[in-house]
Order: sequence, then C-alpha cells, then structure tokens
Amino acid sequence: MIYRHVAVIDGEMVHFEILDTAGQEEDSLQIEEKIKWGDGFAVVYSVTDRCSFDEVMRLCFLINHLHASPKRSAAEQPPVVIVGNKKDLQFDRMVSTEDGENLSKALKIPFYEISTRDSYEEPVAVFSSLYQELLRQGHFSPGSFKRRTVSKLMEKIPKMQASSTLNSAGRSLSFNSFRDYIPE
Ligand SMILES: Nc1nc2c(ncn2[C@@H]2O[C@H](COP(=O)(O)OP(=O)(O)OP(=O)(O)O)[C@@H](O)[C@H]2O)c(=O)[nH]1
Repeated sequence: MIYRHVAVIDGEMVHFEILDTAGQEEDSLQIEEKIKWGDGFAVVYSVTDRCSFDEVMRLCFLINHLHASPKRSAAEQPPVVIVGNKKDLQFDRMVSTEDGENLSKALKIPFYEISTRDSYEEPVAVFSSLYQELLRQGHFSPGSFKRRTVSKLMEKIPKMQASSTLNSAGRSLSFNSFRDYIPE
C-alpha cells in the first residue's frame, strides 16, 4: 500500500510517498524491488513482537546492499531509521528500549521508540528525520521533487482507491491514490 502524505517541514511543503510493506508475508523478490524504489527507510518492529525485532538487522543490511554502488560513499547511503512501535503496550513488551538502543549503536542507525496509537508527533518526527537526512545528502532541495515516472513496481501495487483523513491535534493527514500524483 502506498500512502501519499503532505507535511510542512521547516516551512516547506513536502510530499511523501510512503510504501507500507507487508513485512514477513512478502517474498524476497518483492521486498527487494520495493527497497530499490525507496529513497529513505523506516524499519519498523513492534516492541511486543520479538520476531519483528529479529528481522530488523537483516532488513538494514539488505537496504545497504541493494543501494550500494561505487558512486555512492558510505555516508551517502539512503537514510534509514529503526523504529520500535507500540511502546504504549508496556505489559506486552518483549523488546526492551535497551535492545533497540544497542542495535542502533551497533548498526550506527538512528533509533526511535514510538506509539502510533498514542502520538501523532512521534511518527512525524521519524519521517521528518529521514527527510532532513536526504536534504543533508543533497538529494533534494527544499521545495523541489525528484523526477520519477511511475515504475513497473508501481504498476504491480494495487491502486489505493480509498481516501481518508486522520485528524490529530488540529492537523490532518491525507491518504489519496498514489497515481493521481507524479512528482516533478
Ligand atoms: N496499542 C497499539 N496498537 C498499535 C500501534 N500501532 C499499530 N497498532 C495496532 O496493531 C495492529 C497492526 O497494525 P498494522 O498497521 O496493520 O501493522 P503492520 O505492521 O502494517 O502489519 P503487517 O502489515 O501485517 O505486517 C492494528 O490492530 C493496529 O491498530 C500502537 O502504537 N499501539
């Protein structure tokens, strides 16, 4: 599923296309195609699910491997963040904050613990940090969009018909069809 989200970051309108992968249900070819498509990555596990945490390292290596190229230095690898979700479920926790922090240190990847149920700001901070890192690497300039046509991958992804709006703290997230928007 692809979500389109427009956010204002540092006074700039930023158009996100967020591809939500299905995690363990996907075969490796599918996930590799999707990883090649992305500019930045939030590798999300649930703090209540040890198996999802155990997948994080493999996915981070896969991202690095698929985006490695002679032209790209290590510092120019696509930005990745590790995100432990569902921190509100303290009694069901199977992955400690320390586990997340240790993995983050080992892989040198920023780490966030969030609750998408309890907080609007925490997920926003995750995507803002990915965007800031892309800006820092010089892939985008504020207010501009990378030129990209709809790839073959996109044709395989079911068109999202539904439109919905989530309101939180007076702000709104819009989820629209991806195909009505091709960034310039
Ligand atoms: N308590 C709590 N529940 C959450 C949170 N985030 C998601 N959920 C719930 O967890 C369930 C799974 O959420 P999804 O968004 O489908 O998770 P997913 O990782 O996309 O799932 P897969 O695509 O199956 O891998 C839903 O019932 C959500 O309501 C959270 O931060 N706290």
